[in-house]
Amino acid sequence: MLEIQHFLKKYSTGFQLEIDSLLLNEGIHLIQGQNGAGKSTLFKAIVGIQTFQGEILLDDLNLEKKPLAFRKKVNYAEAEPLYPEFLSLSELILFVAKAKEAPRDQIERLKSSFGVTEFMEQPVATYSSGMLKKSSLLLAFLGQPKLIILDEPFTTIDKSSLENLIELIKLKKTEGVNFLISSHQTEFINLISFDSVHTISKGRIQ
Ligand SMILES: Nc1ncnc2c1ncn2[C@@H]1O[C@H](COP(=O)(O)OP(=O)(O)OP(=O)(O)O)[C@@H](O)[C@H]1O
Repeated sequence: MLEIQHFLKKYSTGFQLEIDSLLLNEGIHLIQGQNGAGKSTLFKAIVGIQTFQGEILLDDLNLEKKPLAFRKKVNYAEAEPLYPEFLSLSELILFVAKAKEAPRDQIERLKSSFGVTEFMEQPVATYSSGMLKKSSLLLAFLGQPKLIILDEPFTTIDKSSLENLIELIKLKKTEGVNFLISSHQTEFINLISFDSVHTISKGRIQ
């Protein structure tokens, strides 16, 4: 499903992440690592918002050669999402849904699944951290992604949202969607059956 070859990302700070070869088959994959290990760096490279050396392929789709087609198939919810504060979630949904060609009925189902209808017309500036997190998670499910990357998805959201999120991940897996998930929340990790677990440490992944 996802193949990474000869990957190298170096920051001016001296940090570097190097992956000779990594192949992730279909399924749900957990990426672990301490603060600053390089999880977000890897995720940002995979979604095409971070430069790197090497090759990343989603099935036969090469990120460097077909960036637009690749990005349509890969969705991402950042650990700490940031959006223009004057926009509402409703407006963000319209924007992302258009870019990702999300079907109308999917949008309605996701709104109810994440329980955002009460606040989605308000500007982002008024959102609590949980409202912001739910917004970014909802946006990550829009369209027909082959891979959804969720960076720390279990933080700040309430119990019922968390249960809904886990059910949605499991449902999407049955529909052929793959996941890369990072989390420091070990109590929630146990609620998902991961197909593989990888740890980033000292600039390498195992
Ligand atoms: N834009 C950047 N410029 C320079 N250094 C960066 C940049 N982004 C991240 N880093 C550095 O890269 C390293 C890896 O950071 P990254 O955010 O990928 O870690 P992480 O595993 O996601 O951490 P956390 O669990 O704290 O979210 C850190 O040393 C960080 O300081």
